[in-house]
Amino acid sequence: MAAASIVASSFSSACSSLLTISSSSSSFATTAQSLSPSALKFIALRKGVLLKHKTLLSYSSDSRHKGREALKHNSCVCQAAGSAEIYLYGACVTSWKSMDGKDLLFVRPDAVFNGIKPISGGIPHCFPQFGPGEIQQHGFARNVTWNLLSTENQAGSPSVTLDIEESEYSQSMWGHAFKATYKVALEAERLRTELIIKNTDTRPFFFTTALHTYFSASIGGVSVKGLKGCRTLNKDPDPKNPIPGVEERDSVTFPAFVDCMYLNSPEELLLENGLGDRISIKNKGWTDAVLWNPYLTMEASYNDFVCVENAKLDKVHLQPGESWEAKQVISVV
Ligand SMILES: O=P(O)(O)OC[C@H]1O[C@@H](O)[C@H](O)[C@@H](O)[C@@H]1O
Repeated sequence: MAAASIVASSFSSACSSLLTISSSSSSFATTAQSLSPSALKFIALRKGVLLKHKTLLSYSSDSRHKGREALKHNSCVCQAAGSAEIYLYGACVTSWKSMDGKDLLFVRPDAVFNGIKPISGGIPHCFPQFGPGEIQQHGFARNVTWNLLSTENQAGSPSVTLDIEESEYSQSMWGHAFKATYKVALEAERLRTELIIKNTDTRPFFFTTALHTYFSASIGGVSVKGLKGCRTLNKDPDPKNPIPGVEERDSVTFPAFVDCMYLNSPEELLLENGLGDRISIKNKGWTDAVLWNPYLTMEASYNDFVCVENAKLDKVHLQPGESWEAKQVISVV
């Protein structure tokens, strides 16, 4: 789409860019904003038409989330029926608000939005490696800038599609040619994501991956249902040597530190976030799950979030030209 390519080229050199998608019964808007130390560029699309493109000459960097508030302050998006924010940096969805304006995702207070480290919150990617291993913890996809490929408005559901390919940086730690394509769609009370990994190399490769979703929560009231009977690998106390087990509880709660992988988890988990919301987390292709709450190791924020992560913990092997694909739909039920 023409407008999307204008967005992409306008922001290719930016250090941190934000897309906001929102839907309402009568209108649709996608905005892309970009922050650099001296200029904030801003584009708004409504029903696919380019509305605004302007450069503001200053921004305030003294907010807690360094740059995030300044970006939001300059967006003009209808939030009547939910909204979502996606940063090109890490293709990280940092906010998903339901109809009543409540943010169901959580960004940690120590998160920074300056491209120096992954955004700690929302839905960061772990690719091409989940957790510790041969390359950096959780891989590199969460700390590279993705390209904006296209925007759409199908039946009132705004969406953006981002992609990354190998780069000098990625090949310095993982020597493979690949393409990752990530679509984020906002529907009424639902956020849908689709991730496709394609082997564009001449040799096979393998990877592990996850969507490391941070949900807003009041941890004392949190429970996750659907995991009973799953084989577990408990990363507590040593993430490099997880202890095997089986989940016996109908409902997993978080009275202390939790860092546990669940193998062959079901296609739907139910999260009660302790704030009065019941959230369904459905997936296709994400065969595993991870629960994480750092408890007192993150004293300032552990009470306010829980990570319920759809993951692919068994190595996915792809021959040249082959693709792997997985979907996640989170909704308030
Ligand atoms: O601090 P990071 O790299 O974002 O990782 C946070 C946590 O992510 C979870 O997915 C892992 O299971 C934990 O072991 C890890 O501590």
